[in-house]
Amino acid sequence: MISVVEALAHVLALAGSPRPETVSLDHAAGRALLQPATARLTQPPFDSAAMDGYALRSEDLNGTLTVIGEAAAGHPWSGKAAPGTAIRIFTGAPVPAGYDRVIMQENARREGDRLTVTECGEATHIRPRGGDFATGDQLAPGRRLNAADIGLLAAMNVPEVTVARCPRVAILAGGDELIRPGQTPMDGQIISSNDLAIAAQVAEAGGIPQILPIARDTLESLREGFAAASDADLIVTIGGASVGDHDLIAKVAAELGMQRSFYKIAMRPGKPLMAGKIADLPMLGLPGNPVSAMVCGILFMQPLIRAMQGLGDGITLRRARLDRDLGPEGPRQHYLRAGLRDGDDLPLIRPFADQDSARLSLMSQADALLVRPAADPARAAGDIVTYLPLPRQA
Ligand SMILES: Nc1nc2c(c(=O)[nH]1)N[C@H]1C(S)=C(S)[C@@H](COP(=O)(O)OP(=O)(O)OC[C@H]3O[C@@H](n4cnc5c(N)ncnc54)[C@H](O)[C@@H]3O)O[C@H]1N2
Ligand code: MOO
Repeated sequence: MISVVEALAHVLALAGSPRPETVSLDHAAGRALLQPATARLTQPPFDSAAMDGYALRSEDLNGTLTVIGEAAAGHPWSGKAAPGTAIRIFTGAPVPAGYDRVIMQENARREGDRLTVTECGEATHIRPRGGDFATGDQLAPGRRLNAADIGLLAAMNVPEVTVARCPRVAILAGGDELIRPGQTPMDGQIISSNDLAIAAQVAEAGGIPQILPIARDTLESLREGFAAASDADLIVTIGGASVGDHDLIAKVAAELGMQRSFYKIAMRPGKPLMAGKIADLPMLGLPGNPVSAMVCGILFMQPLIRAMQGLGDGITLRRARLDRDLGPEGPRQHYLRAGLRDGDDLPLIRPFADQDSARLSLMSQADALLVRPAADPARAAGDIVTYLPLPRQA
């Protein structure tokens, strides 16, 4: 069995080059920027007032000044600065040439055209031209555009961007026991939850999920499932990955000419993971146990979907202190579902007592996956460990 690190390298190698597409900014949130976006102007385009008040010359601060004009956003004052004068100015207006500070109106007294400064601090209340960005500045690719990025691009006068096309991910759950949510289970049946959970992970990573009809435990049904995925960019199967008589995924994939990258990894949960390519179509075979499928989704499928968009793997390990003692670890790298709470220097992490890979309720409660290397010795409360944060809505 190969290690998690080796397996991830194999999985990422399945990603082809991201495919570009141009979208307008109002459709670009969450998309992966593929080409640098270049500012087409300088911001602010002029020295700009940061407060409502009066523009004046610092050397005139102590005298009585004459207000000789007005500047507002969109309405510059284009006269000439003269000693002893001030300009009524509003936030966002260009500061007229020759004036080097803006006094807030709360800090000045005005009577008719006469103005006296009552209080003056260090700040000039002027935003210098180009203080935010300059023509030619670039937003680098390799990131998913967030709300601030969209605002920045708009301010840069970039109306559209080149992003990666969203990978289409076909999801094939299989098992004779599975029915859809909302149906009434007969004897021995359960609801298919994995395909929906994995579809949610696909969307989270920027892909477009396509849930295929549930395959039955027959070669014919699985072949039909694979055929239905022919126009996808990635096929993810769930279940049927292990060694039981009804675990047919490897068999069908081989029959279809799968070039296997690996099958089985030294990881818990998720040992029976398989990956490879069928012709040009990358394939991931996730194990059927619901938590195993989700953990493999986080560690392998989401990084692959990100790589298909030119993004990094998105896996950021963090440090925490153990909130309880732990016995020695077994021969596989272990991802334990755990809760997090605030600690003095680092967060405190408490792995749940029950790590059954079928318990979705615990996966849903978990804040983090505590990562324990294979053969990690016993650990005591207070030891520093690493973890992978899980996405939470709250
Ligand atoms: N003799 C061995 N048995 C098992 C081994 C092993 O090494 N030797 N590995 C175990 C491990 S680890 C895992 S993980 C499971 C994975 O097996 P499969 O990928 O073949 O999964 P299935 O047998 O199809 O299903 C396992 C379990 O999950 C439920 N399931 C499957 N699909 C769904 C779905 N879409 N929604 C909800 N639940 C699903 C299924 O009913 C089973 O209960 O194998 C162990 N066995
Ligand atoms: O690895 Mo299985 O995925 O332990 O439940």
